[in-house]
Formats: sequence, C-alpha cells, structure tokens
Amino acid sequence: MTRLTIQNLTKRYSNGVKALDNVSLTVSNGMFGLLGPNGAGKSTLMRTLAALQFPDSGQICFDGKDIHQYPGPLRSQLGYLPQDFGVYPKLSAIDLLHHLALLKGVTNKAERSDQVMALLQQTNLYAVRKQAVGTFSGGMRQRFGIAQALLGNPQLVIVDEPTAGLDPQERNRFHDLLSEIGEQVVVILSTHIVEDVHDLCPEMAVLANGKIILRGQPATLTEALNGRVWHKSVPKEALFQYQQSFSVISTRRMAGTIHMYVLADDCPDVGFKLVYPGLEAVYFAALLGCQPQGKGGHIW
Ligand SMILES: Nc1ncnc2c1ncn2[C@@H]1O[C@H](COP(=O)(O)OP(=O)(O)OP(=O)(O)O)[C@@H](O)[C@H]1O
Repeated sequence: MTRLTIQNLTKRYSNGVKALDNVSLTVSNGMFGLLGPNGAGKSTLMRTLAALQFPDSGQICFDGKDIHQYPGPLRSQLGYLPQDFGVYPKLSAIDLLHHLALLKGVTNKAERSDQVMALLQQTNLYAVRKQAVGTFSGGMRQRFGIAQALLGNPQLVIVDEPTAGLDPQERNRFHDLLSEIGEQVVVILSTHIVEDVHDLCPEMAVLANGKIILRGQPATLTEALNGRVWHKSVPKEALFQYQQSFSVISTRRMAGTIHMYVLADDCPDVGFKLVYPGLEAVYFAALLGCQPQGKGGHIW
C-alpha cells in the first residue's frame, strides 16, 4: 500500500541551482533506497520530506495528508537522521534521549523511560548510556542518531547518508539496525553507497541533477541489465581510446591494470567477457543515461 506520494516536486535555491526538478515517487512500507551522486539533490529531498524546507512547487502526501499543509501530524510521525547530525556533546546518551523524547511529545514519564531504555538496548548503546555523547566514535554516534530518530515510534523514518565514514564492522551493525526497524513503517535511506541499497532495500530510485532517472527493484534492475555488461582488462594508456568508442560504465584500477566495464548488446571487441552485472553497473549505466531493457525499471 502506497503511504508516501511525492508529486512534481521542484526546488530552486536562491543561487539559481535547481536541486529538485519535477520529482515524483510513490513509496510503500519497507526500506526504500535513494541513490545519487554528490550534489544530486538527495539531502534537499530529505529535508523537504521532513517538512524542514518548502518546495517551489509540487506536493508530498503521507497517509493521504499534505505534509506542508499539515506539518504537525507529520512531525509526530517522523524520525529523521540528517547528514550532519549535531548533538549536545556534554550530555549523556540517556539524558539526551530523554530530552529529545520530551521534545517529540513523549510526555508520559514511564512510557518515555521504556522507550529510551529499549532504544539504548536496540542500538547497543546501553553499556555507554551514561557517557557524554561528544565522546562517542562515529559509529556510536550514528547508532545514537538512529535511536533518536526512532523515538516516538515514527511511521516515516528518513536517514540521510548514514554510513558515510563508518568502518565495515560499524556499517554492518548499522545495517542490522536499519533492517530491524521493520516492515510496518516507511524507511527512506538516502546514500551514494550502492552496497547500502543492495544490502537493505527492496525498492530504490536513482536521483541525478535533481531528477529521478531510474526506479525499480534492485534484483529486477540488475536482471534487466544481464547480458549487456562486458569486462576487459586494459592498459591505462588505452583507456581513453576505449572511452571514445564504447559506453564505458565504470573502470577500476587494480595492480597496475584497468578493469573496464562496457555496456553493449553484443560483444564489443576482442578480449571482452560477459559478466553478471551488480547493482553498481545498474547505477553507473543509469548515470550514463543507458536504459535497462525489459520490464525491470522505468527511466524518466
Ligand atoms: N542552501 C543551499 N543554497 C544553495 N544551493 C544549495 C543549498 N543546498 C544545496 N544546494 C545545492 O543544491 C544541489 C543539491 O544539493 P544536495 O545537498 O541536496 O545534494 P546531495 O545529493 O545531498 O549531495 P551530497 O551527496 O553531496 O550531500 C547542489 O548543487 C548544492 O550545491
């Protein structure tokens, strides 16, 4: 069932940058991945969804209610972990969570205490609950960020670039935490890290230059690209020539050679081998403006 409907959202900043350009999306319960390169407009969209800024035009409805017309009901249902999550560094995790729970309207003391304790356990911060938040590592801070976002049992959870800068262990921990949030709420994960979406999200979209350029299910989108991604190792001096002749979707330098991936319906040249595409290939192909074939996705 669709819970979040975004229709024709456009936002231009005063410096002339069009950060959102006619964005439309529908989102149901579960984790939805919003992928896009730096500057694509992801944070602008997340802040607009959180009713922290207004679009120039367009509409966002959550459970049938226009969120900019009725920001009050949305805020009580919203959990938001922004990209640059600031904390009061001297407060302990437990005190800060109590404080933020109060601000979020959890006024009943017993209920607030139960929620804070449960979230400290869930985010594996119970042992350090009395420690000042300012002394937390990056991973602990992000887990604290998700704990505060989940106060008040939100129905719409927005997390903006949550794993940037986390080591692999903390990233896994954070992934487990996000997947636990459950299927009864809408979780929007905005990121430029393809693996985050691959590991967590049954539905995704790619945003580039303020536009949704691809939308679908990661598994279906990769399947739709199957049979069209070719690999060849080439010396770095030859790369430019290949880039002029073929649709090179990505390159990786490993031990002195360049691993090059090309999108083509047939074998592009001698030495190319067909490879099964990952989500990264789907993402890079979309950024290049290449469409998946079949029913896998929609390109706008
Ligand atoms: N307050 C602002 N004033 C002017 N331009 C802005 C403002 N905020 C963002 N922009 C511009 O809007 C565009 C989209 O920015 P936004 O931060 O939404 O992208 P993003 O996808 O979140 O990028 P990143 O992954 O780097 O955080 C960029 O060109 C950015 O420079």
